[in-house]
Amino acid sequence: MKYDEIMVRYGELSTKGHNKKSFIDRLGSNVRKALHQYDQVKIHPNQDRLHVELNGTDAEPVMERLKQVFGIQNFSPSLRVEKDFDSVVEAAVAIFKEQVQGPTTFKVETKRADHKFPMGTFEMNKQLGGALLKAFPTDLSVDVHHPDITLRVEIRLNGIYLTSAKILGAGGLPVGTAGKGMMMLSGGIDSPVAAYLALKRGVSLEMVHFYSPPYTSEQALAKAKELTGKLAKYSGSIKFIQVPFTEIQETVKEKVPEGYLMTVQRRLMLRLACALAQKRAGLAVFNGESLGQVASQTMESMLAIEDVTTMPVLRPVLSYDKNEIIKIAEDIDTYDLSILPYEDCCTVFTPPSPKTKPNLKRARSYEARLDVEGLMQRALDGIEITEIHAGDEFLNQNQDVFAELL
Ligand SMILES: Nc1ncnc2c1ncn2[C@@H]1O[C@H](COP(=O)(O)OP(=O)(O)OP(=O)(O)O)[C@@H](O)[C@H]1O
Repeated sequence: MKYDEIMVRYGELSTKGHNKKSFIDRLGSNVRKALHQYDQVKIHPNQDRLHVELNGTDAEPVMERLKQVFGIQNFSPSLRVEKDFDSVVEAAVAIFKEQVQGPTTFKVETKRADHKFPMGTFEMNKQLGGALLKAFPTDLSVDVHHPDITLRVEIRLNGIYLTSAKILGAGGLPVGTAGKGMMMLSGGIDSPVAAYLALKRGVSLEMVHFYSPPYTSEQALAKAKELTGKLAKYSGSIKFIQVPFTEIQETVKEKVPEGYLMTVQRRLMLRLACALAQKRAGLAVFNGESLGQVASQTMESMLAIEDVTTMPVLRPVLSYDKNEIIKIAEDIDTYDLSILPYEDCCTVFTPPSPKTKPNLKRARSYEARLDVEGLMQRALDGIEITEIHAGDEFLNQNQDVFAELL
C-alpha cells in the first residue's frame, strides 16, 4: 500500500497544560532529526496531532524510525483521496483487500474537520460501511464494540484521509523536555537500560565513562562508546565523556583499606560526575544501580556514596529485577554488546569482599587520606569528548585485536 501520510498521536503530551506548546515543538524537532535522511518527508506538528507527509517516500522505514521517538503514543499510516464519496469507497476497498482474509468484523469512524463537506459523520459511517459490506459480502460483518478493523476516515480541508492501523509508539516524553542529566555509563547491562529509561522520560543525556588504562583495554572503552551509539537511536547524537580514572584507582588502592576500596572509588566517581554536571548545565546524575543487586547497591552503600553531593542521583532501574533489566536490554539491542567480556574499570579494582554496609564516617575518613581536589582536577583535565551518532560502531575498528581476544 502506498501511503501518503503518517498521523502521529501524542502520549502524555496532551496532559501537559501550558507546557504543551514547547513539548510539541520539541517532538517536532526530534521527529525531524529522526527522519532527516528522508528529503521528501515534511513534518507538521499541530496542536492535537503531528502529521508526517510522505511525498512518495516508502512508509515502512519511516514508521520504524518513528517507533524510536519518545513522546509518541501511536501512529497510523494513512491514504489521502479526493473529497468525493466514490474515491473514499475505492480507497477503503483497497485497504480492506489487504486485510480481510476470512471472516472479519469492522466499523467505520469518521471525523469531520471540514464542515462544508456535504456528508455528515453519521452518514459517512453508514454509507461507507454499506459499500464495504457490498464489496466483501461473505467475509465482512459490522461490530461496533470490538471490531477486528476500525477504519478511520478524516474529512479535512485538503482531502479525505483513511487509515485502518494504529501502531504503538515508544510512549514517554520527548527527549530534551526534562532537562539534561549526566549518565554514568559502564559497559555493563544495567546502565544502558537506565539510560534508555531516562531518555524515555524526556531527559537529554551526556554519557560519563570512567576508564583505567592499562588495566582496562581499548575494547572496554570502544564497547561503552558503541553502547552509546545504540542509545543515540532514541535521542539523536549523544556526547560521550571519557574520564581517565587510573590515577584515582591506583591511589585509592594504595591508601584505603580493602573493604572500603569500592566505596571510596564510587565516591570519587560520583564527585566527578557531579563536577561535570555542574560545568555542563546538567541537573542530575543518573546511574544503573538496582537496589540490593550487588555490594555497592545496598541503601547503606548509597548513603555512604551519595554523601559527596546534594545533586539528585537518579536510578531508573532501582526497583527492577535483573531479568526485567535483561529483557529491556534485549529489546533495545544493548544486551549482546553488554555481555562482551571486557574488563570494566571497577571490576579490575573490586576487592573480593567489599563492605556491603559501609560506615559513612569511615568512608569519609578514608577518603580524607587522599588529595581529592588534585586527583579530581587531573582527571577532569584529561577528559575527552566524542559526539556519537545512532549506530556508530567502534569495536570493529579494532577487529584484529578483537579477534585475538575471542
Ligand atoms: N566505568 C564506569 N563508568 C561510568 N559509570 C560506571 C562505571 N562503572 C560503574 N558505573 C556506574 O555505577 C553503576 C553500578 O555499577 P556496578 O558495576 O556496581 O553495577 P552493575 O549492576 O554491574 O551495573 P552495570 O551493569 O551498569 O555495569 C553502573 O550502573 C554505572 O552507572
